[in-house]
Amino acid sequence: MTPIIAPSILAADFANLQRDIEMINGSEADWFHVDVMDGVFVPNISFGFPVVEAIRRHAQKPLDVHLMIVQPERYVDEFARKGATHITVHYEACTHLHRVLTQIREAGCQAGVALNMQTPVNVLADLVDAFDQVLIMTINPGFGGQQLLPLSIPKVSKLRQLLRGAGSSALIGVDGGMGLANTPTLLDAGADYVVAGTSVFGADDPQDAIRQLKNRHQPMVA
Ligand SMILES: O=C(CO)[C@H](O)[C@H](O)COP(=O)(O)O
Repeated sequence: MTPIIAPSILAADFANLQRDIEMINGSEADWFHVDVMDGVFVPNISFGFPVVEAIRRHAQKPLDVHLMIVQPERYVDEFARKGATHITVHYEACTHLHRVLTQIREAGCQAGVALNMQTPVNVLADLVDAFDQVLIMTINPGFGGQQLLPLSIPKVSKLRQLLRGAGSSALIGVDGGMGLANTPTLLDAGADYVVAGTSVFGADDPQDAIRQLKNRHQPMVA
């Protein structure tokens, strides 16, 4: 299967943001991935509504907003109004996850849930009808440019089994340290979409990096 590629805007050059957005518009990327960090849930602060709104004005593809913030229910509706098409919240940040996922859908967006490294996939077993995508963090979130943690790979396979067993068509994403070398492994494990920051924006030719990620996968022979 050809993966969905979602370049992470966190790694863009913010002095030339419009140029980088146009680069993604003209590439084989499928979504824009936007990381919102509050300095509490993760040890970093990225950006908020004005930047998301500015990206939306120029982006010609779906806007996948990843909220690495506490109490995301306070901000979901406003991110939807700013133009998010997909909103992902962290399992670890939600006291009432089902309620927040319902809120995201009621705001007209695809509902996503992200799992940090320490969170087993089976916490989602009773909620499979409530989300459209699951983002497996393949690093400890907060910063781009980290190395993928190999312990995250079997989590993707386990989640694929769980979703298949439940008859769910929710997408599985992977985020952190993703590049040409490890993308086939994660796709074989069951990932549908790949969030990539450094390997795209740090490349000499970002559009070519996206094209290679998109077309890298050789399906395993059964
Ligand atoms: O969620 C994130 C950080 O918490 C970023 O999306 C992720 O790190 C992507 O950047 P890179 O590809 O450079 O690892």
